[in-house]
Amino acid sequence: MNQQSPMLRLWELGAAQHGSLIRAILSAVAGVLCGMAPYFAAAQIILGLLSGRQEFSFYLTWCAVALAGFLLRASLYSLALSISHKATFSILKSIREKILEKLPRMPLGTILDTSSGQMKQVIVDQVESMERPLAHLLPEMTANVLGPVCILVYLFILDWRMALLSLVSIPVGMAFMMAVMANYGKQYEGSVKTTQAMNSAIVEYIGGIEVIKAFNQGKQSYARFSDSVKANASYFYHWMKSCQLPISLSKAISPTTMITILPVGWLLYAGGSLPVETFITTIVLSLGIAGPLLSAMDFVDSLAKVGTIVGSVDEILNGQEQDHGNAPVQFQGREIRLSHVSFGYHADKEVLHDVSLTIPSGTMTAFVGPSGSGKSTIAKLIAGFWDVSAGTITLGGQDLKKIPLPQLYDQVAFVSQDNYLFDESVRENIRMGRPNAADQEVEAVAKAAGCDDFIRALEQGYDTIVGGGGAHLSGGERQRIAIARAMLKDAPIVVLDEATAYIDPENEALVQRAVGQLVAGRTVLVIAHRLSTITGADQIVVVNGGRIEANGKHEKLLETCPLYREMWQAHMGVKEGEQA
Ligand SMILES: Nc1ncnc2c1ncn2[C@@H]1O[C@H](COP(=O)(O)OP(=O)(O)OP(=O)(O)O)[C@@H](O)[C@H]1O
Repeated sequence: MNQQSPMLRLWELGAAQHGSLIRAILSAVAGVLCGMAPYFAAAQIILGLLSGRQEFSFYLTWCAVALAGFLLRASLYSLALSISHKATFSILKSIREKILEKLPRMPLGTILDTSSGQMKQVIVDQVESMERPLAHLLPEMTANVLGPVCILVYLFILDWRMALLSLVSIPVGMAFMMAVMANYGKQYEGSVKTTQAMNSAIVEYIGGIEVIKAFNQGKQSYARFSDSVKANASYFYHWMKSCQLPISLSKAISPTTMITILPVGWLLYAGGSLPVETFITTIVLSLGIAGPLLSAMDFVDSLAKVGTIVGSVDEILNGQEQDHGNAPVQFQGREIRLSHVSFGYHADKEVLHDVSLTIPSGTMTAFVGPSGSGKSTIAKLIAGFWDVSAGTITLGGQDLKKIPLPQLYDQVAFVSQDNYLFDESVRENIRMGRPNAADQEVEAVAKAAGCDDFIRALEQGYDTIVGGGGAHLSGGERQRIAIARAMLKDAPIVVLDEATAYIDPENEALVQRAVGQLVAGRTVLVIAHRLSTITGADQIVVVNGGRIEANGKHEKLLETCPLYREMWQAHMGVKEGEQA
C-alpha cells in the first residue's frame, strides 16, 4: 500500500513537470514580495501626512513604489499561474495516459467488474477536477501563506505586542473553518461515491435503452436513474448546509483584527509605550493578514479532494496486472497444451477445475457443453485475456505467462459473439486487425469474408461510419466484418465464439463461408453452439461443470459420451423441428 501523502504522490506523478512547478512557485514568491510594497508605501504616506511632511516628491516616490509593487505582483502572479496551468495540463494528460496504458495490462475481469460510468468518472471527471488544486494551489497557496507570514515577521520586529494583537481574531475564525474541514475528506469521498452511482445509473440507462424499450421498463429504469440524481443532489445540499454557518462565521470573524488592535493599541500609545508610527504601520499592515489566509483555507478542501482522487487513480495504477514476461519468446510450433488448469474469475468461485488438454497445431478443436460449463473461459484463457489461477498453459512450448502480452495477442485472433465495432469507418474497423494494412488488403479480406458487396452498397462505401457498437449494421453484417478483421490479423490461432443469433439460412451460409476462409491452414478453436457445424472437427471437447468430460471425434463421442449423445439428439430434434 502506498502511504505517501497525496501531494507527494501527485508530485511524483508529475515528475516531468517539476522544473515548471518550481518556476511557478518562485514567480509566486517574487510576486508576494513585490505585493508587500503597497502596504509599506501606504504606511509611509500616512506617517508622512501625520508628521506634516510637505515635499511632493516624497509622496510621489511612495506612490510609484506602491504602483510598481502592485504591477509587479500582478505580472509575476499571472506568470506563475500560466506556468503552473501549462504544467498541470501536462500532468493530467500523463495521468490519463498512464491509466489508459495500464488498462490493457490488467486482467479483463477487473475492467469488466468496474462499471463504465465509474471508470469514466475517474479518468475524465476526477482527474479534471484536479486542475484547480494543481494549477492554483502552488502559486496561490504560496502567495496567500507567505504574504501574511512576511507581514507578521515584520510586525514582530516592530512590536511583538502589536503582532500578537493582530493575530487574535485569526485562530478563532480558523477554528470554525477547521471544524468544517476536519470531516471534509470523508464528506468528499461520500460525494464521489454518490456521483459515481449517478454516473453508473446514467451510463446503464443510456446503454440499456434498447432493452428498456423492448421490455417497456421505461418507468422503473427511469426511476433508478432519477433516484440516483436526487440522491446526489440531496447529498450535496445537506453537505453544503452543514458547512454554511461555520464557514460564514469564520469568514466574518477572521478579518476583525481591528477589534483588538485599535483599543489595545490606543491604550499602549496613550501610555507612551507605543510610538505612533508603529501603531499606524500595524493598523495598515494587519489589513493584509486575514484575507489571504482565508483564501489559503479554501485550498484545504482542494487538498482533501486531491487525496481522494489520487487514491482512486492509484487504485487503478496499482491494480493487479497480468503477470507476463517482457522478452519475446521463440515458439516451437503452435501446439497448445493445458496442464491441470484451474481458474476462477473471483477468488471465492472456481469455474474451471483441473483441466488438461492438448490442441495440436493446425487442427480444429470444438468446445461443446451446457451453457455456463466453461467453454468460453477456456478459450479466453488461451487467448491470454486472463491468467490461470493454477496449472499451466503453453503455446509452442512456452508458458503463456512468459510470453509478453503483445506477442501473445499477435498469435490469436478472437472472434466473439459480441462483435464490437468502433464508431469509425468500416475500413478502419477492419484495419484494426493490422493497423499498417493497405486499403487494397482491407478490401481483399472484406471480399474473402463476404462483406465487400454490402459495404459497397452503404452510403459511403468503406468510409461509412458504423456508429457506436456498429449499431447501423445487421448482426450478420457485423459478424462478417469482425471475421474480415480477424482475417487481416493473419494470426496462427483463431478462436471463434460461434454466434447463435444469426441463424437465418442465408446469413448462416454467408457467415460459414467467411469462417471457412478465416480458418484455412490455422489452429482453430470453436466454441460451438450448433453441433452440426463441428462434426468434422479434429477434436471435440465436451466441457461440463468446469471439467472436461470427454474428448474425441464426433462418432467416438456419440458412442462413448452420454452427455454428447444427448446434446446431439437434442440438436437434431431442433433441426428437424426447424425443417418441419
Ligand atoms: N467475467 C466474468 N466474471 C465472473 N464470472 C464469469 C465471467 N464470465 C463467465 N463467468 C462465469 O463462469 C462460468 C463459465 O462461463 P463461460 O462463459 O465460460 O461458460 P460457457 O460454457 O461459455 O457458456 P455459454 O455457452 O452460455 O456461453 C459461468 O458460471 C459464468 O457465470
